[in-house]
Amino acid sequence: MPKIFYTQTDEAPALATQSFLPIVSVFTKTSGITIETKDISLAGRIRATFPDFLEKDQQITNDLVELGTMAKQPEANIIKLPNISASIPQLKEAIEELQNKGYKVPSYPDNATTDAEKDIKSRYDKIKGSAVNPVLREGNSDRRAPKAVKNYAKQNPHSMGAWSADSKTHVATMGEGDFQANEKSVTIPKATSVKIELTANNGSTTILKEKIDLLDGEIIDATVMNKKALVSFLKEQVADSKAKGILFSLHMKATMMKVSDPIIFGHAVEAYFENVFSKHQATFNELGIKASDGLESLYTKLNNLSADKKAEIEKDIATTIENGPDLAMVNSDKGITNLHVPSDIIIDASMPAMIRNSGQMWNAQGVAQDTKAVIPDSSYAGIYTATIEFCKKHGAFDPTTMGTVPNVGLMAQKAEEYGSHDKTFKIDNAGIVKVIDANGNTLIEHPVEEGDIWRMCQVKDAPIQDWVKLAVSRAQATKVPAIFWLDENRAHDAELIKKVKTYLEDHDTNGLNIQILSPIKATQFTLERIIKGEDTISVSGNVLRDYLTDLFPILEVGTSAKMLSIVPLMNGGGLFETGAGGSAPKHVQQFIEEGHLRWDSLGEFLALGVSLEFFGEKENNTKAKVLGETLDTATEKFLVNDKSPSRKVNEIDTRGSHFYLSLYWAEALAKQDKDAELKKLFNGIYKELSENENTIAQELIDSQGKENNIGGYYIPDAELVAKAMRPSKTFNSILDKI
Ligand SMILES: NC(=O)C1=CN([C@@H]2O[C@H](COP(=O)(O)OP(=O)(O)OC[C@H]3O[C@@H](n4cnc5c(N)ncnc54)[C@H](OP(=O)(O)O)[C@@H]3O)[C@@H](O)[C@H]2O)C=CC1
Ligand SMILES: O=C(O)CCC(=O)C(=O)O
Ligand SMILES: [Mg+2]
Repeated sequence: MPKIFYTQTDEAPALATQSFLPIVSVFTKTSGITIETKDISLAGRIRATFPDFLEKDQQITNDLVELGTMAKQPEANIIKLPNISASIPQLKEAIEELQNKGYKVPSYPDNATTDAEKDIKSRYDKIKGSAVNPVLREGNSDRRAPKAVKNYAKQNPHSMGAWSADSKTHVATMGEGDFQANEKSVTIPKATSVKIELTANNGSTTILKEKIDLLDGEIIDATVMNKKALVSFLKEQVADSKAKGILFSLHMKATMMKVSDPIIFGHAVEAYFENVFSKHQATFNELGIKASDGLESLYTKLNNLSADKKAEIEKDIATTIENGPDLAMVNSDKGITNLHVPSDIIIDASMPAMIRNSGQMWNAQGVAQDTKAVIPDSSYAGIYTATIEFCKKHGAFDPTTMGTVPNVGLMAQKAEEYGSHDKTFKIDNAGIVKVIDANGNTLIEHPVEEGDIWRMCQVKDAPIQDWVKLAVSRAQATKVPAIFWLDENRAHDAELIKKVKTYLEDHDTNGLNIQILSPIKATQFTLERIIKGEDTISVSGNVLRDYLTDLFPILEVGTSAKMLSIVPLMNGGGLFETGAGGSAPKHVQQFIEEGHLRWDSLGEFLALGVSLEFFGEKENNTKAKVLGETLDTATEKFLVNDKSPSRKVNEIDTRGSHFYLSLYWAEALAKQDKDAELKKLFNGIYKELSENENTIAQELIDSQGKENNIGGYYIPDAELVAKAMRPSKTFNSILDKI
């Protein structure tokens, strides 16, 4: 029985699903389409990983593993909502919530010493960070703003902070001693395997990684972030922010780069709070405080001290903040700084938000201020430098006239940096790290010092071929210039460029404008066009895919939630991601406090539309095709009539937006003539929905304005959520009739 798999995830998207999925199930059930939910939430993944610690009735199947296998089947049809890529503090919170609810999952062992603890830690480490997307993404990425979304933004432009030429905002990046500077890369001619070995200066040899199998034509690269260079860079930036009177703000991706970036984050915390850490190091060691977990975790652990000692350290922290540069805030009202939680400062979302806001971030007083955006590694920092310089020169972008930048991203099979976690190491002893092939040849080597971060990345040949093909097909379909964002002066990119040039020859590129430009030049080229209203396809590697598919959507249409985000799977299936953004933790807070959910499901409507069309094609199911086409019509009307959730309580929220989508979907089904059965069925439904429009809209508004108890955060109570997300009796009873 062919199915559409729908993911159950976390936070705002998971709440929204409880309102939207019942509607989808009802609309599709008469058409031979089965929708099956798969739980890939953080709490679900923890439960699935520790069956041996749970009662029988608490155990669940490992849906992520199942979906990962499914993604390799030609019939795969998966709708993927954003999920939490957990930082250690988030992981610990989820564990604690499960434990409080009677699930006896083990605590996260910070310092695993026994074999049992090591086993638990290694199981948790597989759940941590971006543990979901790389498993499902068995294809490259095609993300773009559909025409209707772009037109809507042109007619209803989002706010855009003005830029001034004398803004002090800038990007600070290393350029020396960092991953970019130390990168080496080779293409493997014939399949082999490699091991990674550290020969320490004291003569000892440690195998960091026993065996990595490599395929014909695979590109590997390896590099190292020098700790001394990093620490002195961070200290300089702290001092320079103070001297210039601007905010100190760190931007990186501790969730996705889950091994390297938490370490870098920790160094930033220690650089800013240098005095505090040197004075209280012994106490911090006793308490098990790790700078890489951030300030919030540090404050929590201080509760284990005597009142006097706690007050003394808190005072030292406060004094350091007072004497140091102002810190960019994640939430000024709640006093949450940029250094509180590593997963709060995710670069793909945080940099565009800053650029949209005149290059300013919020200080502790809640006032916007110019900012030093600290992006330690210089590999990709230049795209933000170039964008900021562009804004200083030309002013803010104008959403009513600007062009669009779709992306074709190299992502399949854990491509590049995002697949590097199991090959990233914090170096314990100075020496040399070598990558050695099966014949004993050293392919890459780096001298390293204690505390350095060394990593190796891979990208396989087949995904590269598929990516080039996808880029050409998008260029052909749109006749828009396609730019490969690759830097011939970077070791990895230089290898990739050779392949891109070779594989471009496999395609008819006649009349197409396809170029290879360094990321900085590509940014400039694209931005020069964008202000003239011209479109440019960015064809990029995996990290730039991530950055660019938040940067341009946020500038162009205000959010990456409204993106069409398709992953044509390499074995023939389809993975349809809902938008290009994350799971919006702040939205849950608002929903709990005032009963208003501002999550925008537009990306989900778009994903479902393409998923239904795909299903229709694969299964030769006309009804599915009609459902997909009419959903697209409904989505357009939804945009034109501006039925997206408002940010304010007692105005339309996620649930109201789902009602309007249903109304328009039923209308489009009633008005189409391709399928008489659907027409007849939805004629009646449309009539009832439209006759009751005001009543339903009012019932949905009336449910707002009060606190909402959903019985948990990571594992909320299913019944309470269902009740909270479907509060209109009138709407529910009409749906029940289908
Ligand atoms: N594909 C995936 O699975 C992804 C998962 N993540 C995960 O999501 C979590 C949060 O990450 P973060 O970087 O804060 O990014 P988010 O994209 O979740 O949020 C950034 C901001 O964008 C706005 N936003 C995002 N999506 C929507 C939406 N559908 N409707 C309305 N507004 C939206 C919100 O702004 P405002 O608050 O102003 O309304 C939100 O606070 C992390 O755990 C991260 O790991 C992140 C990216 C992708
Ligand atoms: O998997 C993640 O952690 C984030 C994914 C993401 O941000 C993206 O793919 O755009
Ligand atoms: Mg992203």
